[in-house]
Amino acid sequence: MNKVLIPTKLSDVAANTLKTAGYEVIQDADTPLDVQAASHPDTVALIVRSEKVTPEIMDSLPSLKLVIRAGAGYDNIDIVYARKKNVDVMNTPGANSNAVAEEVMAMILAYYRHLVQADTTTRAGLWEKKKYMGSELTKKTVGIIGLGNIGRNLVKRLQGFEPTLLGYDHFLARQRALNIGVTPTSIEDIFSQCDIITLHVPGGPSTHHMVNAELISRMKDGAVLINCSRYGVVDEEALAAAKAAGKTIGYLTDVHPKDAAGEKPSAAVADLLLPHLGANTREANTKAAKRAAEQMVAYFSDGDTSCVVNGESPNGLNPAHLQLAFLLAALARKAGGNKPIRRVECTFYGNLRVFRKWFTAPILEGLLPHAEKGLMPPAAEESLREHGIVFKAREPKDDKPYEDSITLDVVMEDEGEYFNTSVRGVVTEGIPMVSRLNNFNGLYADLRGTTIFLHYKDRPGIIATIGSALYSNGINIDNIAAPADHSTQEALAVLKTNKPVSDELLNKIAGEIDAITAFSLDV
Ligand SMILES: NC(=O)c1ccc[n+]([C@@H]2O[C@H](COP(=O)([O-])OP(=O)(O)OC[C@H]3O[C@@H](n4cnc5c(N)ncnc54)[C@H](O)[C@@H]3O)[C@@H](O)[C@H]2O)c1
Ligand SMILES: O=C(O)CC[C@@H](O)C(=O)O
Repeated sequence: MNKVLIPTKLSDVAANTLKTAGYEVIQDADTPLDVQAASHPDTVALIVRSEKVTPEIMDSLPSLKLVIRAGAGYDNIDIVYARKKNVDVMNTPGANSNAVAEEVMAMILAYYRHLVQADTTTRAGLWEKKKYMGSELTKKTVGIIGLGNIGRNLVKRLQGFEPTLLGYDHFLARQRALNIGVTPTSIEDIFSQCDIITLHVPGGPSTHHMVNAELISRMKDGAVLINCSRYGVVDEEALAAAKAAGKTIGYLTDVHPKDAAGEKPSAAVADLLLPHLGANTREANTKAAKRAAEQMVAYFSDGDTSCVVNGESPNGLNPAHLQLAFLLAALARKAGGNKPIRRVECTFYGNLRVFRKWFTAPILEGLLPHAEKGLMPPAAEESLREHGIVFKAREPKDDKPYEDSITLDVVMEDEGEYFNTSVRGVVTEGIPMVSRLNNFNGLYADLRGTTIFLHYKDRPGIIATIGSALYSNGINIDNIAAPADHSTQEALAVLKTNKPVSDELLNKIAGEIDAITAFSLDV
């Protein structure tokens, strides 16, 4: 029987789920992990929160196969050493993102309205109404650094306050940020322009002192910096120096070098100091516990490695195929005019068939840019269902001699009528390529970046007209394909450009060539 240690305060839904699935579970939040490890050397898996999983802990557990961080950040686990020991490490992406987003809202409002101090002084019998003149969050400019699960959730929570939202995330495509209502902006401009700047990047060497003296010097007087990410992301000495030199900026923080009682290094510089409360809601704790247990069962029973953070990708699955699924879904959505999606049917050919459930999340993200990202397959399916979309993975037909490739059929609704958009793609030389859009075959287009699509009645001279319109607007064509469908005498021009094409220019070109449809894809 697989033995699992849960050396942390975590909803008992994790232990109960695992016990029902036949695991032996030891849950003890009071005994240090090294002591528990020494008592249970036959442990095969751990579920932790902020407890440190060091090389020594892993060495003391020779049967250890899996460590799950019930939460987002896994900088408390030595993932490089874990890989060397062939131990997989997972987190539970998105499980606590709403809790942190709500915490940020609470921190901003508490700080702007002096709630903590006002409560203390009013209880003490004082009446300091004049002193506690506040500020309003409404219509402020907010900069979000890190637009992952928390950053994107925060965007939704802030929206009612009519903000100007600026964002910086080195992995998020420009168009995807725009789609969620955030203007992609350099980190320098965010620090110069924002009233509120909030950090949602992981901790660790790549973000250590990301907020340095130079960025702090750019902050406007009266601006607020919020750190609910990790201690170390902000150079607090530089911040203290700037404040001492007379800069009036607020600093609200939830994070510390160690989660424990005792003196806090940020106490002098912080205007609001919390004991790592971000994920500390019943809802988030239960969700993270449930996810951790489900992920563990799926790992040991089905070999599901989709949430592993210290491996390359699910064993045997080329990440370019996941990107292909995302691109095909995004293309189908745009080709169908962003109409409400009612049904998606997919076929995964060749070796992709065994990985089919892993494509649900990228398909969800391509179809619905606002959906939560990085979901586990069952959660991604549930999300599609919640959005009213029927999702079906078809068995590939043996008579179709396709190699590893994906077909998506997306049914959308337009004024009570249903229509289908069908797309197909393959990975060639490591690059995801769309090979077919509806009845236009032989595209083999690399859609990463900006691509425009113009569907028209086939006749000579059209490509020249499109090329010359782009040229006169300073836009270069990086690649082009223009397959014709002789049965309908229609053609589809697919042009990859070196920069985005404005709607205005695209509509102008569409008018000039009398296009049947025209759209651009920016991913
Ligand atoms: N205070 C708390 O209780 C609490 C709770 C949950 C998470 N966190 C912290 O918040 C972090 C973010 O959580 P999440 O769930 O949003 O994670 P996530 O992985 O969904 O998002 C992180 C985002 O940061 C971006 N990013 C990474 N490095 C970057 C860099 N150098 N520059 C710009 N962008 C960068 C990534 O592209 C990603 O989009 C966690 O890693 C954790 O450290 C804190
Ligand atoms: O478990 C917690 O309470 C904190 C979790 C949080 O920092 C995370 O990274 O998920």
